[in-house]
Amino acid sequence: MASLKTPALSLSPKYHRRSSFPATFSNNLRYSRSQMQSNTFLIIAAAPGSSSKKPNVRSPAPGSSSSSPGSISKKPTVLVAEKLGEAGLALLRQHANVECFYNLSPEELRAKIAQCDALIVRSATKVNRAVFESSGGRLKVVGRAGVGIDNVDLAAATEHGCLVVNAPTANTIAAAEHGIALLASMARNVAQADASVKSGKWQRSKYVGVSLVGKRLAVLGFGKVGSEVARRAKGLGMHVIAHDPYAPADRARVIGVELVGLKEAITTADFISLHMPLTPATSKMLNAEAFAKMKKGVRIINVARGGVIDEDALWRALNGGIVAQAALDVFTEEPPTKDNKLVQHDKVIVTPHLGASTMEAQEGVAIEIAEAVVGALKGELAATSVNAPMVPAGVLNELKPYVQLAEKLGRLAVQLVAGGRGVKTVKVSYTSSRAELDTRLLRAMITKGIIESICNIFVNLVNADYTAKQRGLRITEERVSLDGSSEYPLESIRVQIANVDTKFASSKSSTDDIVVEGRVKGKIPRLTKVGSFGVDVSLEGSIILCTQVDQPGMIGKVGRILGEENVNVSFMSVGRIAPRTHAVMAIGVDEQPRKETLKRIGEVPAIEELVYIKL
Ligand SMILES: NC(=O)c1ccc[n+]([C@@H]2O[C@H](COP(=O)([O-])OP(=O)(O)OC[C@H]3O[C@@H](n4cnc5c(N)ncnc54)[C@H](O)[C@@H]3O)[C@@H](O)[C@H]2O)c1
Ligand SMILES: O=C(O)[C@H](O)COP(=O)(O)O
Repeated sequence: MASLKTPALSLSPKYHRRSSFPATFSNNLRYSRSQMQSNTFLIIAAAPGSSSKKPNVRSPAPGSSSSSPGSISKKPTVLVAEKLGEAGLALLRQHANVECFYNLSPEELRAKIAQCDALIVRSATKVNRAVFESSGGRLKVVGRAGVGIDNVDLAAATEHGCLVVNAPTANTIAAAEHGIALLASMARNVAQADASVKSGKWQRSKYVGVSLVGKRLAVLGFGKVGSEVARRAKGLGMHVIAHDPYAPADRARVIGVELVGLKEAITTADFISLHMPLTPATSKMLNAEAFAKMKKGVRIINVARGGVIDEDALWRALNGGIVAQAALDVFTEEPPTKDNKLVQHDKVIVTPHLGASTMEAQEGVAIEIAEAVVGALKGELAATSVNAPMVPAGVLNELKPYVQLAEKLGRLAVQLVAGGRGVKTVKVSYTSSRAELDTRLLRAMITKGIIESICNIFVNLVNADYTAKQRGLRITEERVSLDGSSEYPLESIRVQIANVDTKFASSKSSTDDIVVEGRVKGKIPRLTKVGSFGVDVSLEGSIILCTQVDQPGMIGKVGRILGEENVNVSFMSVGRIAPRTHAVMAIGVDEQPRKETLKRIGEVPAIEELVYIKL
């Protein structure tokens, strides 16, 4: 049995406080332990196979490989709900049971999802709230094999702690090339002329087109696809302008494109090509009012999303002569109905959402999404996450032991609270010599430690902030700046819970807050302070905290009782303000002591209070 006495810690003069650090943390964290990678902070929430719901599904699509009936597999199950390139499927199969079920009805998807750890979709599958609710908490990651995530209910995913990742880069060129293909085909009536010739006609004067060279193209949405379209259009001799409120000016400058306001873009363009995502802000961005401002004879290309155009307004603008032609790859409702008046319009050419559909793009997207999903299932933070913060791998690695410390401190602090007023305000102080410190992971882990200890909610990187907010838990952070430099990102983390009663009076500081503080030593998280008492115990397993009147023989007395009760002690530490006054003894135990054992310790005359904490 180790015996170690440490003096109470005090803030040295070299510490000085900096308020409200960092400014905002609107994102979430997602962590837990998994079978795939134990004893580290991970993305996986529940054990694969933890759902008991029965699936009601169609036969597997070709290429599907499911685990044999009745087999017990520790591999996660990935449901691929839309066609995915073979290279991606092969990668997934190395790590998971892959089930390919294409064209599931919404009911079938909801029935199937409860048995899946991950779901991969393209744009046709609506991953709505009902899907997350039906997953029973098992679904850890939704992979969107493409860019647009408007078919995934991100709020519902976040609330359910489900990570959403996409494949944002692999289909950029394909989409841009399709945009250019539509632009050129529309200008030269390729589709209409083709149909005409195939019907036996030869109408050379009917299909006279317009030239592209020298024409003004407005690219709306100057992101990945928009800038590639701009680059290509410039190669065709077009004068390209772009509107994008969030695009960096230097990106435009490099390509030789002028960034302009929306009004200038739509009032001066001969061609308008759409490349913004569908969001509440861009929904029906091209509406009657916008068409009314356009140059007569303008031509529209849409390879973004149908919903960014008010389709009725476009139809009227085509008939009213404002819009000369439109080329549409995407529709508000997909597939559009047979009698869709835009599809049937002779000034409109259409394709069935083919922007990303090249062999090269589909292989690329499949690999990109498979890597993201496998990484997420392994507990890595995905670089393409759309509802969780992106934390660089280097930062993540460095913070790993502090992440454990943060969770343990949250877990410990909340167990010192006596029922009654409820935990509402938590203050976290990080002592560090680093000017920049990303504490999102740490804050989420403290939230996790607090919330998971008091209710049956799974908290992770994705839903930590949301869950805290829902429960009215306010976490403020401050940085205690340490002079000098250190190879370690953090010196210590302190968690303070205000306005609560406690079951362990010594855990309260002079400000009446419950205070616990810890640091990492040799990669092991340690508790270094309780209330005003300095201790030094490893934050592992379980801890008994006692307040005692400091006097000789206390460690021996308590140690003997635990020994007699067959409870193995891993460490002991005593912190005191001054000799022979009050002291706090922290005892690490391997087994949970019986109630009677704790009662016997409590009856030792010098022991004043005692609490058992499971970490
Ligand atoms: N038809 C297809 O098969 C296909 C293929 C790929 C992408 N897409 C669609 O194209 C969209 C763009 O893809 P990306 O890879 O270029 O995405 P991206 O995120 O790189 O670019 C989108 C751009 O739109 C801008 N934007 C946002 N709101 C805007 C607004 N109100 N006005 C103007 N610009 C605005 C953003 O700032 C961003 O620069 C996707 O969201 C997807 O819906 C379709
Ligand atoms: O957003 C995208 O990536 C494109 O619209 C492609 O969608 P798809 O995967 O359904 O072809």
